[in-house]
Amino acid sequence: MILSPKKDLRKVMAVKRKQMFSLESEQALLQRLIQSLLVYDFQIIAAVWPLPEEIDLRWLISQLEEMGKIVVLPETPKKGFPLIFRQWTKNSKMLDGLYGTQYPEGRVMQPDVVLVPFLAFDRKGYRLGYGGGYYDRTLTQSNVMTVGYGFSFQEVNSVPIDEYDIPLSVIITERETIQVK
Ligand SMILES: Nc1nc2c(c(=O)[nH]1)N(C=O)[C@@H](CNc1ccc(C(=O)N[C@@H](CCC(=O)O)C(=O)O)cc1)CN2
Ligand SMILES: Nc1ncnc2c1ncn2[C@@H]1O[C@H](COP(=O)(O)OP(=O)(O)OP(=O)(O)O)[C@@H](O)[C@H]1O
Repeated sequence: MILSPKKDLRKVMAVKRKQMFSLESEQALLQRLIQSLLVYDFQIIAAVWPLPEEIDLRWLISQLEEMGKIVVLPETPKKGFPLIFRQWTKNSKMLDGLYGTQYPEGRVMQPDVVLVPFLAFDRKGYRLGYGGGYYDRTLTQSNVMTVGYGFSFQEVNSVPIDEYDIPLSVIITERETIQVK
């Protein structure tokens, strides 16, 4: 039975991520990510605290903070509202949010760049998330640069899209940096 193109692909890609996840690729990806972020010289960087089975950015988050960057992480509001980015420091208390997410107790800030997780991506810069619409709703509010990050095996020919989907600026995998625009 066909649920919907996005829901079907979500299921397939969640299984694929579980099967193909590798710590070596994760480490390679984190290295590429941190290098790119430092080259561009962003000051306020939005990352994410991992959910189970996701790429774990916590090493990168600590590194960036130690280097003097401001790291912010999303608080997930009720469906229909944009993400709220709050500053994280190594002493931050993490609070439980919706859908198993965690967010720091810090002050609210607007990032210069947003690291965006996905289940799948394509070369036009489109991504498939968990279906909350949170990133699209958040990113329509500003023209902030977006860096999608994930494994090369998460690439698909064409992500099913709707009119509200916003392409990422750049996608970084463990193998390459794809400049979308
Ligand atoms: N680590 C992390 N944090 C993140 C995201 C993310 O992808 N990863 N998000 C990225 O946007 C936002 C949270 N997005 C979410 C959106 C929907 C569901 C959700 O509806 N989960 C349901 C059903 C999933 C489904 O539709 O199949 C569930 O867990 O049962 C969870 C998180 C913000 N924080
Ligand atoms: N800019 C927007 N304004 C209003 N509703 C939106 C907007 N963007 C997305 N939505 C709504 O959010 C819902 C989920 O969108 P979609 O399936 O594309 O989520 P996603 O990008 O996979 O999730 P996420 O960004 O949370 O990882 C849709 O029902 C859609 O109507």
